[in-house]
Amino acid sequence: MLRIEHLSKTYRTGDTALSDVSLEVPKGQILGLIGPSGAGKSTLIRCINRLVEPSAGAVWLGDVNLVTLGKAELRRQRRRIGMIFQEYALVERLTVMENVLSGRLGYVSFWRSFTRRFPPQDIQRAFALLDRVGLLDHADKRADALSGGQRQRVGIARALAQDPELLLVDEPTASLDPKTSRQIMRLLTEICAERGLPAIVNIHDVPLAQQFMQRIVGLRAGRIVFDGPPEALTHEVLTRIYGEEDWNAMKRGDEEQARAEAEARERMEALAQ
Ligand SMILES: Nc1ncnc2c1ncn2[C@@H]1O[C@H](COP(=O)(O)OP(=O)(O)OP(=O)(O)O)[C@@H](O)[C@H]1O
Repeated sequence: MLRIEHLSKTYRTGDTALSDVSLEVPKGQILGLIGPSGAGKSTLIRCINRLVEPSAGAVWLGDVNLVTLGKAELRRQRRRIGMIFQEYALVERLTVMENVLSGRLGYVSFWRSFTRRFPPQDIQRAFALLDRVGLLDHADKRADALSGGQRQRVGIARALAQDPELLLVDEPTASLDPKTSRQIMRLLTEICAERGLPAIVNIHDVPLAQQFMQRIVGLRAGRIVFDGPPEALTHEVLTRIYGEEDWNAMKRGDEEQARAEAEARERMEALAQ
């Protein structure tokens, strides 16, 4: 489905963000990208749909090499790739429905998109998607009236409105609390399973990746240093990906977070009695 071959990226500043990355993602697989800050996770995701131009290598989506396409053909092929962002990238003053329909903009004529007159079947599908992400009752609300978790649900529905063959997901839960993060990851993984949709998810949170991803790829300094199932993420592997110091610091952070959550739960239970 997606095949990345020998992908490299060196920015104009001279920073090499990716070195010879090769990766295949079959239909229906949800893959988590982990690695320390600056490892190249965002660059990899953005090179796939050429928001960042790769310096070398190929990105095959089916039998199309996205790297060699001219502008017009790239625009057409990008419809096949849905993107979900950390900060949702919604148009705040538009309604939830309008934001979801904006996922169809690549398909409708300029005039229709200018007047925002979408075909009835697009509107019907948008309602169905809002229902799927649990926001049917919020269709007419402005995006800026929603919570973070609800905004991300709109982001998911908008990406699906595109009818994509691949999802690229860049830190979808980084702005959300732990419980909402789990709900969003569960929704994403369920939707991918239902549709046989492959996804690459850039994810900071290792426990969350372990809980929800089928496959984990660890990047370090622009290279793949691990590729395997979540169960294989041992202390030794995580140290290889993050380095001793960073991994121990992250572990301490997670333990503190878990303790704080448990304490908050106990306090709530005590209040309820
Ligand atoms: N626009 C840019 N211009 C120059 N260098 C860049 C640019 N974007 C990223 N880099 C560099 O490329 C490397 C990889 O960055 P990237 O953002 O892809 O890493 P990341 O793993 O996503 O990090 P984080 O988890 O902190 O978001 C870093 O050294 C970074 O400084």
